[in-house]
Amino acid sequence: MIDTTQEKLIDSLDNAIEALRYKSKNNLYSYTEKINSIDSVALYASAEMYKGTRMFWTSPDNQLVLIGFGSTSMLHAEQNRFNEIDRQWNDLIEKAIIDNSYQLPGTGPILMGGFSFDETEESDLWKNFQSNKMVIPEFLVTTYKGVSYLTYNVLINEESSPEKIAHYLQEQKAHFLGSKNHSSVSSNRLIEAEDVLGDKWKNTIVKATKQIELGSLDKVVLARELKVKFGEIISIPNVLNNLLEQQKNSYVFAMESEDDCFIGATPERLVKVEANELLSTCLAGTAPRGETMAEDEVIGQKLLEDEKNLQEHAFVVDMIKMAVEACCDEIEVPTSPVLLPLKNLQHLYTPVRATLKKEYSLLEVVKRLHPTPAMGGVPREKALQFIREDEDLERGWYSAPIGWMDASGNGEFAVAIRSGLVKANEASLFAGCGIVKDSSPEKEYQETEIKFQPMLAALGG
Ligand SMILES: C=C(O[C@H]1C=CC=C(C(=O)O)[C@@H]1O)C(=O)O
Ligand SMILES: [Mg+2]
Repeated sequence: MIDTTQEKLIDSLDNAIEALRYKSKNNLYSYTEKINSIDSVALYASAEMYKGTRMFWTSPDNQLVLIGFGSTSMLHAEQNRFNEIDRQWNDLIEKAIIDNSYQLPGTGPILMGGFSFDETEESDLWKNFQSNKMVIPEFLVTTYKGVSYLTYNVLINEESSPEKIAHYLQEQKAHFLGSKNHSSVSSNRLIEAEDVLGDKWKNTIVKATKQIELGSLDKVVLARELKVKFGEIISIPNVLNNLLEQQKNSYVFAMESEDDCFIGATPERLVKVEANELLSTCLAGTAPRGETMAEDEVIGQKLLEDEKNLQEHAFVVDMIKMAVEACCDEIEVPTSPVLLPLKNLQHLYTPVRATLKKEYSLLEVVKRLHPTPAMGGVPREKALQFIREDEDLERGWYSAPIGWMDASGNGEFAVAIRSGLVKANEASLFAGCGIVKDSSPEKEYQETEIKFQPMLAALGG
């Protein structure tokens, strides 16, 4: 029997296919409907048959949850990646037929995905996460301010059959919305943790501080890897549940590609655009949390006054301010940082607000901002060169932009730190530190130890 939602979908498809007579082949068709509220991680688990394409995203305020799966189109650029993806997306959207009566952020056709830290890096570890991968999910479940919506994205042409497409989409929907498959096995058993080249990393810090002293570099962010192995295949829904529970004030994300999953909980926004409002974040400078409230306050106060951390932070503020000034009006940047407390550590934090000029897109801003000195360094090219030559690490998508954008130019990218690449029962975790003149190798090492904690705890290690 054909129910009313299916009838509506068939009608909408009928109109879309009719409109194609005058358009080119294989156009994107997108249809959005309201659905009952869902448990986002349970839905992610239910979409098991789409393993390898699933994507998960929540903003720190939990106002927006995006779960995408299936891949209707994958945009990829060989070079000039941010502008090229923008161009391909605009082309696609210009011809697309969009039936979305809600017009809320994160509904309708969207692109989800990310970029690698360094476009020129070649990596075997990251073979499934190349320089750029932005996907239009076939199914997108958006929960915006507690209300859920389902968007179907399909390619259609003049010969498409509305009945067949509608039938297929609704069948899939019944599958993933109806399924009770919510995996909640007990936590994973950590059986091995290998600090990859830890001592060498400390020597690299000495080398960096020497270069800084000589004046050829001001700041460079250096990262290291911790390889962990578990007794069983790591359950991504379990890790998501743990991250959501344990890491408040963070973007929780997961991107699957083939057999691998890049997952994490990052506190760092790169840029958000909604209408013409732009928000960015300067986050750099770190201290642990205290055991008691009193101790926590003392540590926080010390961080706010610590010369070395303030310097680390100031490089980021100066650069982001300059990048934003080039494409925005009405820029607001407070003159001194405040504390951003997280479960395992606290950061120096300066929010940035501005009005984005009409001629600039979200990805154009991403291009200008990435990598900020919270991930790369100052001067940018010199720092990148140091990282390429001395870091001994395949960064892949770690410390790079990850996020989403919609057809109206809205969207958000975070910086993918506090993250790990999961492969079956193993994971590579990454953590880095801003190295400045007064950095001590031992202290920076301790800082990375704390930065590994969120992912270790979420994995069950
Ligand atoms: C590069 C990382 O953190 C950056 C973000 C905030 C604070 C940082 C710091 O204090 O060193 C780092 O610049 C990481 O967590 O892997
Ligand atoms: Mg630091």
